[in-house]
Amino acid sequence: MISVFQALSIIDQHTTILDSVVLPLDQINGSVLAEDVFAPMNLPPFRQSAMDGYAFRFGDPNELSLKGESKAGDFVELPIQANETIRIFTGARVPDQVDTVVIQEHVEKLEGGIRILKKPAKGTNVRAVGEQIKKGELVLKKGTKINAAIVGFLAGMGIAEVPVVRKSKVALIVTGNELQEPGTELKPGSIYESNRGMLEAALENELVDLQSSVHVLDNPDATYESIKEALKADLVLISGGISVGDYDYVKEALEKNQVEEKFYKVNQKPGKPLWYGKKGKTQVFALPGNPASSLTCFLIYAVAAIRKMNGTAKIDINLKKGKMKGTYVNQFEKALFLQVKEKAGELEVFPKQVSSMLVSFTQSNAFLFVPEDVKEIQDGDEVSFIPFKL
Ligand SMILES: Nc1nc2c(c(=O)[nH]1)N[C@H]1C(S)=C(S)[C@@H](COP(=O)(O)OP(=O)(O)OC[C@H]3O[C@@H](n4cnc5c(N)ncnc54)[C@H](O)[C@@H]3O)O[C@H]1N2
Ligand code: MOO
Repeated sequence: MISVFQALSIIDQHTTILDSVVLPLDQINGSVLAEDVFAPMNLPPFRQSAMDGYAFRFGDPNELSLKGESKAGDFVELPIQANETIRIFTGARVPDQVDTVVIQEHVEKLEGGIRILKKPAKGTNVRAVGEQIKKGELVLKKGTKINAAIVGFLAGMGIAEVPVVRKSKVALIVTGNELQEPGTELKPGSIYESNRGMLEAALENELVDLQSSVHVLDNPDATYESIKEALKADLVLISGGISVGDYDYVKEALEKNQVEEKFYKVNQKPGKPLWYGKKGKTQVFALPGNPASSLTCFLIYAVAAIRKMNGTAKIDINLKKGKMKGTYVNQFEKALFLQVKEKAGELEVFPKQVSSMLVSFTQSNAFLFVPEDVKEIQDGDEVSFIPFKL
């Protein structure tokens, strides 16, 4: 059986960044720029006043007569002469003949003019053309992850759309005869389906377009058909039916669909029967059906593949160092992903670390990663953890 690190390395080898698409600003947050961005204009595009006050020539005396005004949005061309000032407001164009703005708090109003009480240095409160960004300058590099500031910055340069790495298309399939939709009356022997809503919710935290989300019964033909349809996506997530039981049809349906197995089973708990394969450019993760196994494999492996495809992160287990609170014995000779609460680097392991249960997951914000060769962890030991956000 392969290790967690081997599994990640295989996924890495088979994952490439997606192609790009030009999208409007309201659809790019979180995506990665697919090309360098050069400023199409100077910012600011004209000399602007940074304050509400009076614009004047620095060399003039302190007593000035008022010529007119310039407010934001105006383009005034007043023939301002020596010893003249104009009323000006924040963001307004500063006419060419003047060079300095005194804030109104430092001025005494006179009949038809003003007296400057505290003269600022030459050029004060005048934003120069191109002071922020010069036209033609490289302002954002290819590969930059877009955030709210970048959206605002692009908008400020008049850019309405940019090429970004496209979101990954994901198809989700959950399998199982025993599964019933929440809200229906539970039949004897059935359980409520939890993985579909859970994985859909977890996918909302990623840059994906969920193409389809279906529940199929444990039936070879239905499983085959649903996978065939799902393979149109970049990434297929299947929950359940991947173990060795007589009614686990996922593996054979994947083979029949000519999805090439890259690995099956990882020496880990939870999530040992994780299956990973590829058909063309489409990746398939068959996640073990136990809810905690499904979610763990999704967070560790599928998210890594999605983020690499989207160009937002490299495939890396991202282990952080923390301090164990309490003790833990690893009786499995497997790598463990234990659901923990991480607070200021201290990790508390929840009880009920069972793959069929989600109760501890609901309170967790990290996995304590226990390597397969670590048998025991003592209180205060340095340990590795992987934070996650759900
Ligand atoms: N003989 C062996 N049996 C099992 C092995 C093994 O190595 N040898 N591995 C066990 C491990 S570990 C896991 S994990 C599970 C994985 O099984 P499957 O992926 O085939 O999943 P299912 O059998 O379909 O379901 C397992 C479990 O989870 C419940 N389940 C499934 N889907 C959902 C869902 N959408 N919502 C809620 N609960 C779900 C299902 O009812 C089962 O209880 O196999 C072990 N067996
Ligand atoms: O690996 Mo399974 O996910 O332990 O029950």
